[in-house]
Amino acid sequence: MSHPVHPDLLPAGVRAIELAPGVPGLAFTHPAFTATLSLYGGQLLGYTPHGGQALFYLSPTALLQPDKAIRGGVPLCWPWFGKHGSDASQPQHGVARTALWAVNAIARSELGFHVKLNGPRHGELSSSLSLVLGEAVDIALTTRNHGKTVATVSAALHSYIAVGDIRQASLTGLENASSHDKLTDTHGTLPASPWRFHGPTDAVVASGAACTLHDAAWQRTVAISSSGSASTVVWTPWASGAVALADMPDDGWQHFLCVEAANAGADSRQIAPGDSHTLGQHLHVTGV
Ligand SMILES: O=P(O)(O)OC[C@H]1O[C@H](O)[C@H](O)[C@@H](O)[C@@H]1O
Repeated sequence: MSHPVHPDLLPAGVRAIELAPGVPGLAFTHPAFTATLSLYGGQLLGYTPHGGQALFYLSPTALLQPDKAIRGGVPLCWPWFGKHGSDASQPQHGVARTALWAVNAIARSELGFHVKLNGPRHGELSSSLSLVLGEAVDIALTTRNHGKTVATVSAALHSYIAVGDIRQASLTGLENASSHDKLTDTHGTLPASPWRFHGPTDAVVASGAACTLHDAAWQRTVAISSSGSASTVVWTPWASGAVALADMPDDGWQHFLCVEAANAGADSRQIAPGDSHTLGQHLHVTGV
């Protein structure tokens, strides 16, 4: 297939690439970082600060093929998060992960690269994505309601944040928040201390507070903040969950924690006719 973006339209430092047959992407090269974006899924797959470790985990056995979601980077869950509310035949996490997104604009400024993509429509809803790749990564997913009735949308920016070893990592910023444990379907309160991980975790935390992932193995921290969000999903499949995932090596769970800016559960959003809602995540890697 020919690449959907003509090379003449790309600013310096951006290349049109084919990640796999039928999976077009863009590669970014900047003095401060390199990055890769898949147009399939509108999914940022990689961002690596110069001289540092990758910000995102991408499974070495991820499937890059039509109808499969790519395991890693920042999958976009839209216009529903998790299972569809009423139709079990609909795909988990919506339709955006398996749609081909179109490039609307790409520019370069002193901040870095600015990319705008248009995603799928679902009923009367449209999706678009704005990415800023610079010293930090900014991702913003906008839903617009073109219909005549109020629409309910849930969504997540499902970031797989890479860590040297999840057993030596901790997350701060969500202390004392209310949380729904999806594994046991129970509601509770997170501890007052830094969150350390000892087993499979799948929590919808009722907080959009900024948090920090401390990674002792790689001696770095990742600062994570969100906008348009009052819920954060924290997920690790751990060893027991990873073996059940066909598109991840059995030890893949050690190398990431998903910290997802979300509109999930009670934080689903009602979007009035003609209105839009933007869900954003900002990620910044620093030393310890
Ligand atoms: O395997 P996927 O469809 O990509 O979902 C991976 C995970 O995504 C989220 O974090 C959900 O809260 C989990 O319940 C789910 O297992």
